[in-house]
Amino acid sequence: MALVLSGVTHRFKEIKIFEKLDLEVEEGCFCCIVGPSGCGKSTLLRIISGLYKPVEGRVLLDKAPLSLEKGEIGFVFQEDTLFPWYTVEQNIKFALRARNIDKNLWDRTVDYTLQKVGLAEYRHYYPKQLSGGMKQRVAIARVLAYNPRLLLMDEPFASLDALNRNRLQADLVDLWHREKKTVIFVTHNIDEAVFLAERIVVMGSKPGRIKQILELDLPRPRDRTGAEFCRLRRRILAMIEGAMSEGLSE
Ligand SMILES: Nc1ncnc2c1ncn2[C@@H]1O[C@H](COP(=O)(O)OP(=O)(O)OP(=O)(O)O)[C@@H](O)[C@H]1O
Repeated sequence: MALVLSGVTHRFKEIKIFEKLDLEVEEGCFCCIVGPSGCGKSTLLRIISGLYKPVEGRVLLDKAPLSLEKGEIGFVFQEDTLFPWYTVEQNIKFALRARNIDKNLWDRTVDYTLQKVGLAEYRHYYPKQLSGGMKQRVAIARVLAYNPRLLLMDEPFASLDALNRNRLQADLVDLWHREKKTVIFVTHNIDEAVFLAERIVVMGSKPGRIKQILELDLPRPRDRTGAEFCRLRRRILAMIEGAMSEGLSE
């Protein structure tokens, strides 16, 4: 078992977000988290990453506490987090320096990771010279550069147009197949979750409740127009709508 959350309770002041939440994700799993707005998806990622410390409970990776500093976790956010005054290469090297990676490996690592995300020719570009999709590719390259075991992604493609988003989703699946990393991916987009995930965690509208966990057995590459794909999408949508109306009636 790669990632284990046990009995996680979290509050913002007096507002309880999670109460004794348990979740287990196996090594190498692509796990998407979906649910109504405000149910706690981003908070959950921040707890896993260690950015938020839960009031109670534990987050363990292979039975040991997780560490941001050790470079075990790569976090890709929705918004552009590249330093605008650095080139693509310098952005990646900044991350390598922050994690104390041997300087002799930097150039090779930049080459290798930019190739992985299809941006080898853009090494000396500044973020303002790149499209939104390219910037998110650099953000992914930047975390892959230090080889984290766990990749946390908080709606990384939400601001992209549909075509770009679909392309990045397909590329991310290829990358995940090659890299065999554990991925926890938060999204509002059910189509995206069904396209990407091996497992989908559907959260309820009352913060902190897992409504259902679905294991997906769809062949890849996934056909968004296929009957099983559409059935799953409808099923998850119905669950989230149900969770929202439960939330309204509480
Ligand atoms: N720093 C904070 N301080 C106080 N309350 C917060 C903070 N961050 C989040 N919350 C509250 O915690 C709850 C969960 O927020 P969170 O952002 O995790 O939800 P989400 O499911 O990711 O939402 P969305 O899908 O809209 O992005 C919300 O009620 C939110 O108002």
